Amino acid sequence: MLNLKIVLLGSGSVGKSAITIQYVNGEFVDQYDPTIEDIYRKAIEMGNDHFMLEIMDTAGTETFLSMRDLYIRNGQGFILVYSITAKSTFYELEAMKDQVCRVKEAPVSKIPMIVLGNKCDLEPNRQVSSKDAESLCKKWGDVEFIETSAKTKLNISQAFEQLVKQIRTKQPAKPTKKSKCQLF
Ligand SMILES: Nc1nc2c(ncn2[C@@H]2O[C@H](COP(=O)(O)OP(=O)(O)OP(=O)(O)O)[C@@H](O)[C@H]2O)c(=O)[nH]1
Repeated sequence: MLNLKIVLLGSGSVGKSAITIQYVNGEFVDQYDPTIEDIYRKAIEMGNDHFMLEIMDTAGTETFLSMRDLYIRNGQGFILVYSITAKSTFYELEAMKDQVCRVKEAPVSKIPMIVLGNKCDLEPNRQVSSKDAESLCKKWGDVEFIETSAKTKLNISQAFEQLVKQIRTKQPAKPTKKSKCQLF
């Protein structure tokens, strides 16, 4: 069984934990409890292949941002999350994408990555159109984009599966430098 390290990045409260918990445990967490860091594991089967996903749910809040380089260094695939109900979280994606490229020392085209527009069940509160997100992802270099809802489960497993496919097909993004602190 192959271990794959997946890192979720995104601003505070966009739903990184809710997405992960919905995927791993099949339940929606309603309350908001800011994450410091959490690792989840899920065994999956795709075709004839078996994978153990190690999913790092990172902190969106400023206090813990310095840890991000370390998570990125160890990660092989990246899920960048914003909330369709908060424009600022969409604008903050670019800096995260740049940070991943800087730490991985690779262009985005070589890095397994997917952008998720989460909370799409909250359509009346939408602040970011799918068109804007599609254009941004295209501009970055055809990064995959999908809208999700951790609440209704829409596209949650699809998002992880798409990323796993990318990790398998793209040049695997190996840990770049030896880090003293093996986080996951
Ligand atoms: N309606 C709706 N609410 C959501 C969805 N995803 C998350 N939430 C809610 O949004 C709040 C924040 O979700 P979290 O998963 O804790 O957000 P986070 O990105 O992990 O936040 P940090 O730990 O601060 O980085 C919680 O109250 C969730 O229940 C969704 O798809 N739809």
